Amino acid sequence: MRLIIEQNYEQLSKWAANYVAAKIKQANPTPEKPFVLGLPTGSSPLGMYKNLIELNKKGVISFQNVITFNMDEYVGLPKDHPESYHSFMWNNFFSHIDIKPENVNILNGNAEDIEAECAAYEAKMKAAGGVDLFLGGIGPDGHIAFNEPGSSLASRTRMKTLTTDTIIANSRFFDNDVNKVPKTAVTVGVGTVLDAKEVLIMVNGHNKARALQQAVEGAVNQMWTITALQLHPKGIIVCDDAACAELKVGTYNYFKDIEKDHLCPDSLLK
Ligand SMILES: N[C@@H]1[C@@H](O)[C@H](O)[C@@H](COP(=O)(O)O)O[C@@H]1O
Repeated sequence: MRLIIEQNYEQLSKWAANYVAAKIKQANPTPEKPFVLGLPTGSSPLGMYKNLIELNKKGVISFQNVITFNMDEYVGLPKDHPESYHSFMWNNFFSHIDIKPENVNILNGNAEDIEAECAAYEAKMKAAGGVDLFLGGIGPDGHIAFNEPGSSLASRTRMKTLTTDTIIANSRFFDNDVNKVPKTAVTVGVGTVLDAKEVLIMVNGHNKARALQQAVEGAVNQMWTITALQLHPKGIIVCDDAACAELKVGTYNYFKDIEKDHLCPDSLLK
């Protein structure tokens, strides 16, 4: 696994956006062979989305031949609720880029048959040729998408009950009222994410330091679902200095050292 340590959130966001843009450019996607991108919500990817919008506006990259699959969605929240992940994605990203609306895929948390919705989502990903690059963030407890502690590391898209920790963390988007936060969500599984050809996870801030420590130095286990990234041949974490507070000095120095000669992804964009 690669661990890219950037000084701050701004630089982390730039690195991630440039990496995504470089990958799309390299793939040179066409309508017959589109690039398939897995996408997260949350505050972690916001800076990256802003940078990608800028790159799109400048004409550096296009999303015309990009198909997206979002990681998760609340169950029972109306699609047009300001805190639904549908709203989040359109407000913060899709409305500002040249993506075709028919190429956007987000789980329907209001489907009558949730099980069928999840199975169809997995089938659609497969039919699209699989996900080329899955992007993600993590919760302070190390969850990826909504794969809460204890989720099977082989899990597929399904409904999950949120933990009290996640409900409290996400209540900041619901007037700080835990009662307004949906208790369940539909989410891709850990296995679904691991099936992607590449996975890139963004981790910033001191409150993610324990989760990052587990992800990098901990053993693979179902209580910190991000640790499953260790099983992926092409897993990358890009983090900021604040998130490294719990890493051993030796681990920090090692990754700093081995990454210093790597090409920055922005050089691939020129
Ligand atoms: N389902 C989402 C995750 O995909 C996200 O990674 C996490 C962290 O969010 P933030 O980036 O706001 O810290 O929040 C939610 O639980």
